[in-house]
Amino acid sequence: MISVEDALDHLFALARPVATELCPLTEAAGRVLAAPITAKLTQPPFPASSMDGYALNSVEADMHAQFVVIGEAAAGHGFDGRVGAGQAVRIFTGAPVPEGADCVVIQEEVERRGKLITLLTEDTSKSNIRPAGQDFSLGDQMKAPRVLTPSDIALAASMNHAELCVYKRPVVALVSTGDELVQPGETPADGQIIASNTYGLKALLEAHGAEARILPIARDNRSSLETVFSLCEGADLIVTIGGASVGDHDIVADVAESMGLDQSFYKVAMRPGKPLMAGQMGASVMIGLPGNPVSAMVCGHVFLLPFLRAMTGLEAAPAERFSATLTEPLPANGPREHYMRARVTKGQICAESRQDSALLSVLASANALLIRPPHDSARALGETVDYIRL
Ligand SMILES: Nc1nc2c(c(=O)[nH]1)N[C@H]1C(S)=C(S)[C@@H](COP(=O)(O)OP(=O)(O)OC[C@H]3O[C@@H](n4cnc5c(N)ncnc54)[C@H](O)[C@@H]3O)O[C@H]1N2
Ligand code: MOO
Repeated sequence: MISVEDALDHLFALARPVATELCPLTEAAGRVLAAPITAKLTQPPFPASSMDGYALNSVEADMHAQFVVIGEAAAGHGFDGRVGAGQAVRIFTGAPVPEGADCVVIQEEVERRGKLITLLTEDTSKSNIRPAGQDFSLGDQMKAPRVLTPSDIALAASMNHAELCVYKRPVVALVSTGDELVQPGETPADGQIIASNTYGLKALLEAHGAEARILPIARDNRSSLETVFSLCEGADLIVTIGGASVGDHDIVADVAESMGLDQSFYKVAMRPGKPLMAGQMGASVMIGLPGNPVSAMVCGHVFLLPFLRAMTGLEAAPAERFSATLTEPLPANGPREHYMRARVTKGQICAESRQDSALLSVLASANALLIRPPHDSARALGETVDYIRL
């Protein structure tokens, strides 16, 4: 058995970035930017007023000074002239500041009669002018790779890009294995249960940028599994679920190897998730998850999401860890790294009382996986522990 850290390193060694494609800005949120983008213009392109008011020269801005209004500058329609001594231009937010003016006095601090304004302030310490290039300049870059946030999309639009070069969504084939499984919505016969793992994993992977396909359930015999594996052709990642342990019907590793799997590891010192395996299988990477529903989902968070990130050029790093203080003591941990279903609220964390790896109801009520290192000693109330978010 290898450690979680070593297993992740093996996985990252298998990760090859997927191809890139051009994506319209309207579809790009959440995608991974593959190449830096360069501003095609300067923003703002001209000194612009940040307020509605009057543009004038600040050296003349004495209390009760008077100015003649000689024209108007609105957003999209500048004033075509120069502001001279004793003159002001009516100006609106976003408008180019005319030549000769170096401040905008807001209209609330001005009294206007016809073409004449009188200042009710002499404070021009705030110019109310946004200098050209205050936001960014022609040639400035947005770095890649990055997961494009709504703010990034707004910035890319402002830099005048209508489409962006992003990594393709990695295609993941999800294969349930087992004679006992039927799809949700079907009527299970005696001894059968519903295949839940593929659905939870599809939701998890697609929320993080993959395109996940649920394949037909492979039955516990070679030919069925071979058939379903052959349907995975073209996937960047094949994820099998179940049939990974030591029982007579756990044939996934055997069949995968006979179909070309070059196994890079099998069995990880973690709980749940021990019988995890992975390797290269033709042009795809294959990751075999344990069948217990919570084990499969925990492995999804601990291994599949970091692997997905690495496949889209992002940093090859474990799931982000946070820390919180215990509201209840914990017994000593055994030799496997334990990912305990837990609830965290306002920096305080409590492990669920039931930790069986078949309990999806417990997983669904948890919002964190509390991480116990191998052989961690007993922990008292108030001690700090690490967790990852669910
Ligand atoms: N003698 C030993 N027995 C077991 C060991 C061991 O070390 N020695 N390991 C245990 C551990 S830990 C795990 S985890 C499980 C994993 O076994 P498999 O990966 O072979 O999974 P299955 O036996 O196929 O299924 C386990 C369990 O999960 C249910 N299942 C399977 N697929 C799905 C699915 N898609 N959706 C919902 N539920 C699923 C299946 O019906 C079983 O109940 O092995 C232990 N045994
Ligand atoms: O390691 Mo298993 O995944 O405990 O249920």
